[in-house]
Amino acid sequence: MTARVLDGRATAATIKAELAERVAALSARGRTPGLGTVLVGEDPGSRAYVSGKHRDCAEVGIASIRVDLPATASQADVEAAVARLNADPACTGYIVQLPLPAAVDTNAVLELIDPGKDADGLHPTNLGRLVLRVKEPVTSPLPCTPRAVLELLARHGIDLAGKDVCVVGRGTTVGRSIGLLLTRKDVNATVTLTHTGTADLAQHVRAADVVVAAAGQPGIITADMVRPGAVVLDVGVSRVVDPATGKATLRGDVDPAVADVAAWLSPNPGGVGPMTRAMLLANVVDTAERLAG
Ligand SMILES: Nc1nc(=O)c2c([nH]1)NC[C@@H]1CN(c3ccc(C(=O)N[C@@H](CCC(=O)O)C(=O)O)cc3)C=[N+]21
Repeated sequence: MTARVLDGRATAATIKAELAERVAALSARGRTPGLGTVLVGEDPGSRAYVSGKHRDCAEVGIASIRVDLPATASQADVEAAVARLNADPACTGYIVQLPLPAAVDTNAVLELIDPGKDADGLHPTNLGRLVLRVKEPVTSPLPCTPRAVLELLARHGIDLAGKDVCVVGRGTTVGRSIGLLLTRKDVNATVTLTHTGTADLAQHVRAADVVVAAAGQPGIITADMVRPGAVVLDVGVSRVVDPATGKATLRGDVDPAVADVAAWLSPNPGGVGPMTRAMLLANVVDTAERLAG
């Protein structure tokens, strides 16, 4: 068997075209959305992601505001950047690129983001509303990568109702929150959350109809662990530097041989990554529309 491709690039392009129309309508009313980014330090992966987000904005007509701080930035410097974006009327939503340098208290920074401008859906208020299933008076932005996974499956006609989903990894941006989305009544999946303390990872993965690999461990999901016909989403991404050439390549959590076993596989790159960026734009446009009334 060779798995069908969950094509994140093509799907993200479709979504961006839809968003461009909504942005044009907002701009015609003088309400152009603006996405801000705060990037601290020189990590090449983070720089590449942030640059990609600004390219996406230009493509769909969203204004963008880029704040780059040196790796030596203090807690106060990062907090000041957040305060400026909170106060800037041109910025309707923004993100603080993670991870922050170890010297910066990440949770303290996330708490200071105006929950109404939290394009990542990572503010405690918004994560709390996700737990509480608050829909009124505001629907909180959903975390981008979990939303990306659901949207990628939905747009390929894959229904999750009654399915067993194994999530691998308990990180902030994916593993910890995706189960809240997957177990909503309108999705109705059953979720197992596995992590580095799981006794027998292979056993849980093998039992799953759908595997969401978000561990950040290159190749951790191998073909022998996957049930034939399963749907596999390769979410984790690592930069692996070849010691011989010094060249960096992106490696996903899923071993390429899984394509011989799975029914559907999201490639990495080209799968959930571009969808995450599209969902960030969607969060910004949703918020701008709500503000515009
Ligand atoms: N506050 C915050 N929000 C995030 O959403 C966030 C974050 N911090 N920190 C890091 C992770 C990682 N992440 C990716 C986004 C897009 C691609 C992406 O578009 N990747 C392309 C390849 C890009 C390339 O070639 O460099 C692809 O998969 O095809 C990947 C990874 C968002 N994250």
